[in-house]
Amino acid sequence: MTAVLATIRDFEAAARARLDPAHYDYFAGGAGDEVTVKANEAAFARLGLLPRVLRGAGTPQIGVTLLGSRMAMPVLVAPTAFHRLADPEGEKATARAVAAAETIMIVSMAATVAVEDVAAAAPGATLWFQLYVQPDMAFTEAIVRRAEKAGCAALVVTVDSPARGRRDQDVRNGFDDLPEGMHCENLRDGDGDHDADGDGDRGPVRPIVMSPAISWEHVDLLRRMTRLPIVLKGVTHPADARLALDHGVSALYVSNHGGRQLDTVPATVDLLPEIVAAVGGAVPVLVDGGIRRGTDVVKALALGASAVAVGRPVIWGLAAGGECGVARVLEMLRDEVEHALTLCGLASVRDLEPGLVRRC
Ligand SMILES: Cc1cc2nc3c(=O)[nH]c(=O)nc-3n(C[C@H](O)[C@H](O)[C@H](O)COP(=O)(O)O)c2cc1C
Ligand SMILES: CCCCC(=O)C(=O)O
Repeated sequence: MTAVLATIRDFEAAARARLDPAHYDYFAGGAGDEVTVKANEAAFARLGLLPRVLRGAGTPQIGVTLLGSRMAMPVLVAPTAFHRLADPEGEKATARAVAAAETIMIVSMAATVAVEDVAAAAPGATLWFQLYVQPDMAFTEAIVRRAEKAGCAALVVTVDSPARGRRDQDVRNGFDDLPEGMHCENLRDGDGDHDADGDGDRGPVRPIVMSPAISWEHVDLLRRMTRLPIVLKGVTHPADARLALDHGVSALYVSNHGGRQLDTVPATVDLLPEIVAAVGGAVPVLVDGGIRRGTDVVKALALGASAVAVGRPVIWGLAAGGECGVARVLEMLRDEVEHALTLCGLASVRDLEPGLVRRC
């Protein structure tokens, strides 16, 4: 009898058994000694939840609206690259599961399916688009226009990558490129109206540039370039949170890139309260990194996040069971959030507050 996959950790084990070991290492791994990778999860374990009793709260409400996008639960799918390494349908499968879960998928700029094709595969899905600003601003603008045209409802600008993180396991495995026939489809030259003449030639793919020259000026340029709300992803310093507000961003996204960029950045849940204080309610604050359980979601929201995002759990779902696997992972998280809130004695995610969390 095949064992039932009951938790995200079960899905990780199932994914590991199915994936090429070098691809598993790419998905699971982090930068340097993986201090930050470990810290993200460990920090949640160090936080306790202190429930209230006898509140007669009933079944809790867990839906939220974020930048005009309604979600059935306060959990987004973080942008992650290369989904076709996990499943032949790649980002299309992920988007279909996201549509069924009524949440938001942040499509990576490094997706292996073009954003137009992801949108077409899952018409009901709410998509946001993740961007690494390319120094060639005309090319950056072409990508932004493609995301807008595909119907993406927000632009998530990743700012923790002035250089690519060094992942030792990828070096050992010699993993530095996608296999034959797989490409970053959002990096093709042109307007995304690829293969207009039907000859199968969709134009050259440019390499992703992670440039240390990107600055606040580029955020200003983007702000003028698009009417989409801009979410700044990868903010960890409270001073940068305040600067971001001066530059007109619509939301902040606290992230250390799942420990894949600068190693030894502290756990995101430990950084969250200071960022929330710096923002002072001006814009929503999102957070990701190490969220594996409904109780982790509840802790992050209690500490002031408007919603959280999950990266690797979605990859594990995809690798273990394609669209159904992602759907199951999202459903498990939804159930766990609802269950944790019920056990906390709360009627709604809106009732979460810092007094519920104790450092153990
Ligand atoms: C395999 C993988 C690929 C990723 N690719 C991207 C990406 O293309 N763009 C981006 O902004 N973040 C990327 N990230 C970071 C995630 O968006 C997110 O910050 C991180 O995975 C959260 O941590 P978690 O995996 O513990 O949930 C990637 C993460 C992983 C694990
Ligand atoms: C060039 C793609 C970058 C993907 C990424 O951000 C990651 O692997 O963490």
